[in-house]
Amino acid sequence: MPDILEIDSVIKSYNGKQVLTDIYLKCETGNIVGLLGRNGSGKSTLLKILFGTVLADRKFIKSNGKVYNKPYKETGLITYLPQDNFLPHNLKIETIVAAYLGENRVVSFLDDQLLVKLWGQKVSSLSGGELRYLEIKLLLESSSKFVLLDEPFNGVAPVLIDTIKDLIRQAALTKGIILTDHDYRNVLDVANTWHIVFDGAIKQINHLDELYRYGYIPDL
Ligand SMILES: Nc1ncnc2c1ncn2[C@@H]1O[C@H](COP(=O)(O)OP(=O)(O)OP(=O)(O)O)[C@@H](O)[C@H]1O
Repeated sequence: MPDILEIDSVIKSYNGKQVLTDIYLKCETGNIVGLLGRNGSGKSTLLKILFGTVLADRKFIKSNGKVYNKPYKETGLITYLPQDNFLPHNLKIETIVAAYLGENRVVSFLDDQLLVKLWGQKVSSLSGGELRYLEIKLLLESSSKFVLLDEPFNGVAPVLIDTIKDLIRQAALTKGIILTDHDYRNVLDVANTWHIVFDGAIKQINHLDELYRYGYIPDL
């Protein structure tokens, strides 16, 4: 039986202006849910509400039928990659891997061709793409059942995007993943279901031309 994460009846306003008006989104372990939408449509806000670090005017977050007000406080339930980098800059990669995943997982990171070259360096010396890769790998290897990824492909070279997509697919064998990124072709490629945030609501996307009709991509 898959584990289920659901967010329902979300209303969110900033300074009296409603950004999200009617949201329902479901993710099961084994699924990769792709979330698209124009700049400012509310994708990051939705992920932060789902993680529990941004308050909504109204929301219901449930996992396997149980309601959670602050999902991030529940060990092993959910983790979140924010748009901005989140790792402490003054620590070495080895220290960070041990802190996030435990000492016994450090060895498994030494199989990683990219990270093994950078081992021993501090986070501050990594390039933007290398740092993004490390962050994504840490979250996907965590024990959380659900992983939210906000712009995982931003600033990452195409060859590394392919590696990240493989990591996401591998993680989705046991986890549920929700990701958003403006690199929509890679989102469409890696996700099993596609959605767009439009006018404060979520619409399922079945065909590429719907992205044009919702004004997300220019004419094909
Ligand atoms: N802390 C805040 N205070 C006030 N308004 C905010 C705040 N955070 C977001 N907003 C507004 O809410 C709307 C949705 O923002 P959000 O960052 O969720 O959009 P997004 O779809 O992730 O955009 P992008 O694709 O550009 O990252 C925007 O109009 C934004 O200006």
